[in-house]
Amino acid sequence: MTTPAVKPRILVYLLRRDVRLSDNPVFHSISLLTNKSNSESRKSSSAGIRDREDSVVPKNDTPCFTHLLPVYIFPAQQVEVSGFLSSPTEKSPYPPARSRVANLWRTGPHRARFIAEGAWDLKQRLEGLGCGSGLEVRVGMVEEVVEHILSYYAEQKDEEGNTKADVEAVWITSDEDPEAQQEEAAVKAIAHEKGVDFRAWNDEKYYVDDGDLPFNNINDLPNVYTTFRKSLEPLRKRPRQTLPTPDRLPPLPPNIPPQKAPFEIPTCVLKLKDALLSPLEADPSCGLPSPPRMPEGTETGHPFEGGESSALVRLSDLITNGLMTSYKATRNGMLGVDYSTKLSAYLAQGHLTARQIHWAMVDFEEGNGAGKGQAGYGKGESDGTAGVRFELLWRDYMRLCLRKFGDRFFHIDGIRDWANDPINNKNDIGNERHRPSRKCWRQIDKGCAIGDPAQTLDSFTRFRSGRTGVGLIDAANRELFLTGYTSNRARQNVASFLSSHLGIDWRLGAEWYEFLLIDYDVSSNWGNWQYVSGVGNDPRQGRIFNPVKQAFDYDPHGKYIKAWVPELRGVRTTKHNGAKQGEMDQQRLLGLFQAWKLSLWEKQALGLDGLDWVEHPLVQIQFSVNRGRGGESDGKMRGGGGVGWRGRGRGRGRGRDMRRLGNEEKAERLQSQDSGVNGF
Ligand SMILES: Cc1cc2nc3c(=O)[nH]c(=O)nc-3n(C[C@H](O)[C@H](O)[C@H](O)COP(=O)(O)OP(=O)(O)OC[C@H]3O[C@@H](n4cnc5c(N)ncnc54)[C@H](O)[C@@H]3O)c2cc1C
Repeated sequence: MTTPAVKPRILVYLLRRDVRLSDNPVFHSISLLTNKSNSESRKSSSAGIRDREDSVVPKNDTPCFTHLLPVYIFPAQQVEVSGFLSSPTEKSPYPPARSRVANLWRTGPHRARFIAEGAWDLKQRLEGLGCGSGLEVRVGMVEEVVEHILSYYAEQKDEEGNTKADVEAVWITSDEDPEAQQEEAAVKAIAHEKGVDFRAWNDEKYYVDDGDLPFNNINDLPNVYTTFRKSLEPLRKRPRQTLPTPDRLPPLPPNIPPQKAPFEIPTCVLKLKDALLSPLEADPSCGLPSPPRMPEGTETGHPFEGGESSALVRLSDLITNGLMTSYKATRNGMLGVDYSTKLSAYLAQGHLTARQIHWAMVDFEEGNGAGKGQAGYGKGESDGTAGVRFELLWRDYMRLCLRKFGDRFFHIDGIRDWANDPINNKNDIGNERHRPSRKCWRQIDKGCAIGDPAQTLDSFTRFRSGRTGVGLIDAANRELFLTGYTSNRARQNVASFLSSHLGIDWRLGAEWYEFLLIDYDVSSNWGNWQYVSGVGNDPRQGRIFNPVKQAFDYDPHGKYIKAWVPELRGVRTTKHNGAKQGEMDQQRLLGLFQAWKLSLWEKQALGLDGLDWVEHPLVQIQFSVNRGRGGESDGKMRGGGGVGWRGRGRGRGRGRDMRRLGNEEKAERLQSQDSGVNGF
């Protein structure tokens, strides 16, 4: 048999964090090329009013491929792939996908499930185009998978010794993550070695496209977010248009290389999830002697499935129900589904883009389309929509910081240049008077500088189990463990608690989050951990969140803590006699926020006496609430942080002299004055 007259010419597109059909520069360009070959300059019929008209493909570019092979790879160093082994007797050639410092799984069950759903959704969307398109799922090291694909096609020959199909090019979307960049370099080298064209596309996942920044050199990125933001205001004017969603793509090649042994790829999404989850389920406690259990009656705040289809539904629900308008007022919530957008996981996996969110909000603000009748509809930018844009720019900023600082994002000393920064960047970080001293951390490995590693491991284990004895921290860590999500407010408190109160190496916390978060994003996670732990680019270093005061401010009825720490549900928090019967009793709340404060009688009545985390909390935070005529009582916070604290119960003490405020409160006050929306 000879090679057919038209030999397949294949384009391999490796999807990573761009797992969507809409607003995807690569799919868009491929569809333009395909359509050009069929009818000159035919526009995508699904182009929306907001879609950009320009092609990202040069005009003289002619289609040089007949088939498209989109491939999603679960990378073996990040995702445990032993569940894909074709038989129980096979062994994975890869080491377990565990983290460097804490030896935790790098991708836990919540995100693994979400990613699988996302890949499957894209597969179905591509198949749904009805033009023979689809998606192949693979596991392994990305460069090995690519090598296998290219070799397969090079080795498939007809009787005359000609290849049956040629791979013309390998395309990928570039990423800021150093690990992803290494992957990209390795794939490029293999492609070149095999004589195949390689192209890394620009990442168009930013809110403000990185081609539109007011500087060319990444070293000119300001070290302070506010400076960066101001250079881009008004933020509403900045994003580029979205790209049309293709309605036609080249078909899959007639022959597709199988998954390389010893693995095999499941044929349905349920089995795909099984393969990802089975190695993790073999270790359900994740090294915790008593892992948290789902409390009865409590529901996840993140009930969403992964994938572009679900992302678009969530975005549409947010718009239709007017939730973007109320965002600023609700974003510091901790309980429920709708206090914040819950779009982070979709953004992290590239199931949705920041500019899709922006343009959906613009339509709402201009009174076009969905959301009619909701507050803010047709009334221009509101505090809420501005607040969402502000946060989306934080995400851009964290990514750009990763580009600027590279591997220092993962270094124990962080991105601060401890010796020189305050002097070199006088305007940004501070001045010589504030030259910081390098932080020392408790660690879990032998030979660490301070503390007993065994004791540190014990504290870290209790922290992860939600048994520190500090209600807000325990609720947040249990929620994270059980659902893969916890609010921004909770994350700040947790990160501050681990790094400042416990003085534990912040990277352990970042890896814990990497393992569990559904929305894990390398730049947002490591950048925020650094920021809160005092080794990042927080201009007001030394801020420490007091989790008792934060509970008074953000969980004033104790509902969040009771939802996730069911042992404390019986703690009475209201006054039970007198004229104010039924009102919240702040003294009682103190016992909910730190159970060691409960009376012996109450502990016994609730079965809490003798519990280690109740009797021996990792930290005792002295915090007094206002009694009687509004007098203040001083308190001291003991434990890792060791800063003086002047607590006054609820509220932010408006009108008080700044000199009398605690560190954290000053920082919060300054931040909210500075930023309009309290990003931190
Ligand atoms: C210690 C710590 C770790 C974090 N790890 C991650 C992470 O791995 N992935 C992640 O996406 N976010 C992370 N964040 C930021 C933030 O907590 C989440 O983005 C947010 O809680 C997600 O919920 P949402 O989508 O409802 O956010 P919303 O409040 O609705 O915000 C809208 C979007 O803005 C972006 N955003 C909001 N706050 C931040 C921020 N502080 N930094 C960067 N982007 C932000 C997110 O993309 C978010 O989806 C972390 C924060 C802290 C303090």
